[in-house]
Amino acid sequence: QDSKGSAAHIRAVTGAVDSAAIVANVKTTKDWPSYGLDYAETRFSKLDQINTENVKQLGLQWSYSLGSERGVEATPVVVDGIMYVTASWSVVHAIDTRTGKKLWTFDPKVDHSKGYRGCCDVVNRGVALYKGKVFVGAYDGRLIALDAATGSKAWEIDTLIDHEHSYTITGAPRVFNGKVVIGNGGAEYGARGYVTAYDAETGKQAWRWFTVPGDPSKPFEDESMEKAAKTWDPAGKWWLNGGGGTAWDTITFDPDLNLIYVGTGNGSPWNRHLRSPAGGDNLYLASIVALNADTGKYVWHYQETPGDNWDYTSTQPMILADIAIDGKPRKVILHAPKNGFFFVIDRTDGKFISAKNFVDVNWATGYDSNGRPIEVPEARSADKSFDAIPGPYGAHNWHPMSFNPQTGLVYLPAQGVPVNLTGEKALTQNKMEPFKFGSTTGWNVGFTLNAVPPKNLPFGRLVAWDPVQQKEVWRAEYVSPWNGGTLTTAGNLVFQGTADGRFVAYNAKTGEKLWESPLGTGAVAAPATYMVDGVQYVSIAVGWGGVFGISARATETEAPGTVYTFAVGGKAKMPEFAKYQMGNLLTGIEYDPKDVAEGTAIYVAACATCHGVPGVDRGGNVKNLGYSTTDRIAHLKDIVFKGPFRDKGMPDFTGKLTEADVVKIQAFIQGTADAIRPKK
Ligand SMILES: O=C(O)c1cc(C(=O)O)c2c(n1)C(=O)C(=O)c1cc(C(=O)O)[nH]c1-2
Ligand SMILES: [Ca+2]
Repeated sequence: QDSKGSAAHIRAVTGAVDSAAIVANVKTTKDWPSYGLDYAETRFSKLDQINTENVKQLGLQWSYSLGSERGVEATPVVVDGIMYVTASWSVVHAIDTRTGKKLWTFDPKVDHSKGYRGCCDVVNRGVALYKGKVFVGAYDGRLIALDAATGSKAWEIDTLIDHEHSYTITGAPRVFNGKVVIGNGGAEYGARGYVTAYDAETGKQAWRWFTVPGDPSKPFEDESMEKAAKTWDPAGKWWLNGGGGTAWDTITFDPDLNLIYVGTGNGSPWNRHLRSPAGGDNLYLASIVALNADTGKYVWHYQETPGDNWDYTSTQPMILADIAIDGKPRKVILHAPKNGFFFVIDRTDGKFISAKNFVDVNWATGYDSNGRPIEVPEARSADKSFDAIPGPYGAHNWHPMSFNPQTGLVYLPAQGVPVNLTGEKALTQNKMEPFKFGSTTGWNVGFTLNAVPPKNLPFGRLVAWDPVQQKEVWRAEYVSPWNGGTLTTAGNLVFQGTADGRFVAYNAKTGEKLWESPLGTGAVAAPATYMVDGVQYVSIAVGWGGVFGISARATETEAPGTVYTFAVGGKAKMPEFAKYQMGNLLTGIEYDPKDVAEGTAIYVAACATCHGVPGVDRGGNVKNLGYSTTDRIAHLKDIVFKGPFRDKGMPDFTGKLTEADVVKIQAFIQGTADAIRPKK
């Protein structure tokens, strides 16, 4: 027998991973061979060696530094102790879990100065594994196949239809029956969503399906686009701005029905008055769409947020489950998209079964029996500002939920992040405009954010949800939004990393907290569990970030991206965590108070997406400028133009801002710091 961890061993165990093996693994769930464990993405492990009795004895087995400084969102994929996980900037790490040591790494060398081309941090949610190859979607839109044993490149293709629009890939590819499927992000920038399937062996394109119609003066790609175009108003010239609907995260597969399910994203721009002035559902935004897995042909859709107006993506991870509804067994999709409602949909035909809000919401009062939301008219006001609840961060974002058939409960990271939306009067295409949020780096959403301070309060909680009764069974409250994805097991456990830097295990039935370990920094990714040589392990990749974590944090310490692996009786020592150096509130920058107002407008257009509000936010994995040093802010133009932080993802603002603009930004930063400083 080949020694474990050798190239021959890796070739043998990863070479055996195909669709049949991924399906067969469900019987034991000994391995974790794909993003959500199985094609149904239940994240329910049948392993019960770690259980409510011994979970208190969990200890660190090993930790592995990913060396990254930005968000880590990947769920590790593991077969016979060989782990593949990604860090920020789409860097892949292969780790031998028997030793906790590196096997190889692969850096796709994404141009860091283009980090601004994605809305929400330079993250990656992980790899797919198939017949000896590892697949990763690089942030710049390439799909790359690697030799699982060596990390050397087998093939690479550019998945982007054009490079003018800001497309990125953050999601994990999925592999079904020899095809790798991947979507992309970009609906904050003016992009048209699509998913593409490639031959896993060669990289040759098999099919592509667009999520929204293109320019109606050109032929429709297929019948589904022709049908969809009738639900858009051409007066909005939506195709110039892409239309949106980007499929940047969830894709699942039902091998028996031979359907793949794609969750589609928000409208581009968000504001429907600008995108489609006469209204309309704007298919297939914010929908679950079923496609034939062989051909990519549209089969059915269910739209969760008709005529999306609030960045209510339906890209949140879905789970396929077989449950009894009214006493009858049903094949369903469980889904908790950004819009705050928990959906149960029949996955054979897309028929609506039920929807119930899992947090407080103010944009709709519920869903009628046809599956249409009963909207609150103020939520779409063209004239008045609206505190959307949920806001654009969503009541649930990409953080995976899990479903435990033994308890019948879904474990859902729910949250509220207050954002106020004020509609813009006219749409300008990709142009820097004062006060237009992120416009200097290409954001184009048709709303001004937080021009009026929101009145609702932030929260984060783990919700155990009964999808049959459509009700909450228990919850755990956290100090912050943006907590990690969940894992549930036959040991009657739920595991979750938290924004405040802990790894927690709960009793899955009751919600009783049974164990926790510090993680050094906030955790956003979901854990995985697997068996190696007869022993069960739990691993979690940790690295604070994602869209909320760019500018905010909830820990006093920080740590580089790290994979932690725990086992009963594990005795390894935790790494030392560095204290987060926030700095003091800025002083000493001379400025003309008359510049503050204009500086605010420019800051909102150029800096706010990453740096947050000076002095108010505490800084996430990007520093808050209100707590920067006097020296640095005094020399701001040397940072803004061809500056030293381009390799960390900061854009070069040459040609986008002027030196006079920078003086006004300095005035705003110092002025804000002065305004919030406690009076002596
Ligand atoms: O519209 C899009 O294309 C798009 C893409 C992404 C992404 O690719 O990460 C996010 C979002 N939208 C988004 O709305 C969002 O809240 C979000 C959070 C995150 C993250 O990784 O933390 N990505 C994204
Ligand atoms: Ca979005």
